[in-house]
Amino acid sequence: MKITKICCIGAGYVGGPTMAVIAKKNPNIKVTIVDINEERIAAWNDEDLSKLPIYEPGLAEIVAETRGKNLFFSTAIDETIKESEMIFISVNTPTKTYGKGKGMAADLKYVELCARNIAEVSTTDKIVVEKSTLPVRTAQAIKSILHNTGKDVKFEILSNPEFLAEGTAIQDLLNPDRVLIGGESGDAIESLANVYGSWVPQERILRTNVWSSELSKLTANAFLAQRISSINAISELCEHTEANVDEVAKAIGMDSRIGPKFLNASIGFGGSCFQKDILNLVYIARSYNLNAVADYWEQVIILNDHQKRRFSDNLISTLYNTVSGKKIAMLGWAFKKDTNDTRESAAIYVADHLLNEQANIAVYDPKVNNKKVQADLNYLNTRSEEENNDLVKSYSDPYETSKDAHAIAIMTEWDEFKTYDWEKIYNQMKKPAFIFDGRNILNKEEMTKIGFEYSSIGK
Ligand SMILES: NC(=O)C1=CN([C@@H]2O[C@H](COP(=O)(O)OP(=O)(O)OC[C@H]3O[C@@H](n4cnc5c(N)ncnc54)[C@H](O)[C@@H]3O)[C@@H](O)[C@H]2O)C=CC1
Ligand SMILES: O=C(O)[C@H]1O[C@H](OP(=O)(O)OP(=O)(O)OC[C@H]2O[C@@H](n3ccc(=O)[nH]c3=O)[C@H](O)[C@@H]2O)[C@H](O)[C@@H](O)[C@@H]1O
Repeated sequence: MKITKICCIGAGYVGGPTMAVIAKKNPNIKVTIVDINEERIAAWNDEDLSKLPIYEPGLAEIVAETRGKNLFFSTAIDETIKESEMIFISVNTPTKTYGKGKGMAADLKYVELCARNIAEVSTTDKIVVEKSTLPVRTAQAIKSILHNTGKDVKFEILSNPEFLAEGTAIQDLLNPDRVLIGGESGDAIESLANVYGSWVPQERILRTNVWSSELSKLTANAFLAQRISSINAISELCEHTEANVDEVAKAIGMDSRIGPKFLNASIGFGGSCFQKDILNLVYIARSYNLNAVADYWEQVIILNDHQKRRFSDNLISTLYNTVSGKKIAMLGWAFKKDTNDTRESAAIYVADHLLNEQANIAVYDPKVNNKKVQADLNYLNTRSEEENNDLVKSYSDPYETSKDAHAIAIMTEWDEFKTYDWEKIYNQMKKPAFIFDGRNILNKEEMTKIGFEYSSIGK
């Protein structure tokens, strides 16, 4: 099928950047991203590019280049589905918070709603592309909805999981390690391969069956998260043995079979997907009674929770076993640098632990505002909104944030943190002045020379 119009349902962290790049590289295809969230669509259409709902380096430039030419953001979902030959489903698939599989399985209600919407309004044949991360065999459910419309409309279903990482999304999309397309119909697969083929070399476009494609996405995230939990497990051992986790990571990473990437010990991984996708994998394995498999992957999450908890425990015990009434400055709230996304950020959980101990928290993040910080804490339902509001304050200046603080906790590896005048920060803190570097970004010798009591992960 020749593709002239693409519809993407879901204008989020994946839909937005992915479609912007598809539009840039395919000027002859009209790409429309639709969403039920009117506020989000309005932000995507804002004249002022700094108001785009997603911060991602390089994204605003591409939106500026394509928006209004062949890239459109709209709430007209039905009309856009109707006119398009290819429809991407890129809606959220969070962990279920109710019913069977609560806390483990992926909640597929948004995906199912999309499938029903497509089934209802389509009057011509469509290729439906699963872009959201979905449990293996979800395409079966989508197929069943789309193939039982009683209409004379043909639907082909493809799985095309996305591997971009936030903060580097545009680079990842422009130069992907691979594009994965799972499907049954050769024609449909080639239609999608052609869209990517305008910039991705053919040898990097991998064709598989639908089930391998769905499962590869969960597996890739599980392997990546497993590496972080593995190095974080070693970081704790380092702290007891005078080994240095950075040296260990370098030494093992030089083994070409292991490789150097994704071996940064940290406060624990965050983000909207690693935990959700592993829990989903564990749930699927258990549903097939594969308990050894499920236990194996579950340990990645258990270790990650342990890593976050031990960071806050260490901070509390170092501050003489109490943080009650003490100002703790948190630098960074996003789950990683170069994004405004805070979903599952380790900072939220560390703050929550410290608030249970009655700490006063001051937050500075270059891209996250107070409204978001409060919403993240309120979502946990640990204490009242008033208490969160009283105990947690956000600042727009790192020096204000750390003034009179007993300790600084570095939660996100923003580059700008390395460039601060740390002597100035030290001079205005309570003494002894502690730094807990949850990202290992500062230089221990320099910090100690200034006078800080500096501790990091795995050293
Ligand atoms: N965030 C990331 O870096 C990555 C996410 N993924 C996967 O991509 C999917 C989307 O993730 P994000 O973009 O982060 O989510 P998101 O939450 O940022 O965006 C999803 C959007 O879908 C919209 N939506 C939900 N139901 C809808 C419906 N019925 N009709 C129209 N719009 C609807 C929501 O309003 C929201 O704006 C998830 O399955 C996720 O696991 C995959 C790779 C990377
Ligand atoms: O499915 C998804 O959502 C995406 O999940 C991750 O991407 P993302 O979560 O955006 O960012 P990562 O760079 O993977 O970082 C995840 C978390 O791990 C942490 N991390 C990462 C690397 C590392 O060495 N150490 C470490 O603690 C980061 O700080 C962050 O909190 C994957 O890297 C993407 O390939 C995938 O598409």
